[in-house]
Amino acid sequence: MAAEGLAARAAAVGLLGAVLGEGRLMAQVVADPQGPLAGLTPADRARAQRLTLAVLRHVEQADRVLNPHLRKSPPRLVRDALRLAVVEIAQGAPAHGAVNAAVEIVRRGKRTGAMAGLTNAVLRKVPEAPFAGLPPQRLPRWLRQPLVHSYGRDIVSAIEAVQAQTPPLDLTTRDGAEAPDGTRLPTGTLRLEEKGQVSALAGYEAGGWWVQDAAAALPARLLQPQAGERILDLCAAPGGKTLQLAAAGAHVTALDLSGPRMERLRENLARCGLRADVVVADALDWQPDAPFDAVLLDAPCSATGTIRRHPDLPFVKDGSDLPALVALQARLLDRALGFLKPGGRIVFATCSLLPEEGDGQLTAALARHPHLRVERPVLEGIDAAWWTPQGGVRLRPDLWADRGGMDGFFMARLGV
Ligand SMILES: C[S@@+](CC[C@H](N)C(=O)[O-])C[C@H]1O[C@@H](n2cnc3c(N)ncnc32)[C@H](O)[C@@H]1O
Repeated sequence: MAAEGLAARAAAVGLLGAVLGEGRLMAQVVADPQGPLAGLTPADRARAQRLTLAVLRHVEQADRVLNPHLRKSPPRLVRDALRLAVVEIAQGAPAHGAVNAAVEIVRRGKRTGAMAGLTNAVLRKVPEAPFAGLPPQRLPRWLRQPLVHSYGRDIVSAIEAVQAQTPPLDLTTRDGAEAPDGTRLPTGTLRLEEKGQVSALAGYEAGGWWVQDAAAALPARLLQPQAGERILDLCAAPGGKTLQLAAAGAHVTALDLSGPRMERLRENLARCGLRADVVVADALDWQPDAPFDAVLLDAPCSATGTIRRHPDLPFVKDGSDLPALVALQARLLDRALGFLKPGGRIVFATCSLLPEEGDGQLTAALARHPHLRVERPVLEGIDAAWWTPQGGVRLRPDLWADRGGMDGFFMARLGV
């Protein structure tokens, strides 16, 4: 077996240990200079991450295949090496390569060397299509229950089915920009099935497009930014929505609490040849010099709408931070209203599937501020069924499932 393949697979097992064993978010582990990806080539880093994401989308099925062949639960590294091999086999990889790699990883592991034989024996029993007939991986209980309550069992199952798939790559493009070949979705997003390295795609250097999920592109469209308007992007980093507002010709102030994430926003602006006033500050303390025509508040949230891109989340989060997030969202919204000119507008958005971070926030805001009007502009490509009775837009991963789905999002536009 090629040493390269082994390095990426061993790193994937390391990433799985950090996420599933230590409860760390994958983005943190990937960025850790001492982490499992240290010293790998860029290609191996990418491969290790792809493999890890694939396993995280199928942990439940892999365990259902493996458990009948295990008399007692093996050490974590052995379990994760077995899971990786099963998922690779399910995805059509040659079984001998996947099995040999798992055996080698276990042989080299601290205190697991003696289990190499067991690893080989178990994996030899795995059928060619190991997941045939198994349902998609379920969301954890703390999340599944409220979603079933909000959307019903069938929709939650459909969400889980989309989350089991590798999502497509979505790009927001500027008019007339050089861009790779893809399918144009009704909302304007360019969708690519074959990805490869983003920086190698046509037009990357020219900066006429940026990576942004189809759903994530809609809050800025709902705001309908106009050239010359003063617009505040209140939780801006890493800047996908700032780029949209700036590309529309608005004078954008992009604010975020996180210095490192704002560095990425600056890099994104530079690559795309766009500009914005960049402010690193806490929105709850900051005071602008003058009011704005419009505010985009893409608030910090549970991110439960992004599980198809971040399948580590259900293994790391338990919903305990939800009350604090809901309270912060309301405080940010109230603060943002005070930054608007009379007659101004705000879009409140969260990449969450949970009602308390969506329609619930809208209901509460309307109760706190009876003068607010919910605005419902006509937007091309937005399905009438996506509007909630209150006038928000509810997006779920199972929408456009036959085209690869979309992230879950809630957004509402309010006028003062
Ligand atoms: C959902 S993300 C924003 C994504 C961004 N709008 C985009 O499209 O790329 C939420 C952001 O809120 C920021 N944030 C959290 N609390 C904040 C606060 N009190 N003031 C300012 N920004 C805050 C986080 O640093 C994070 O970058």
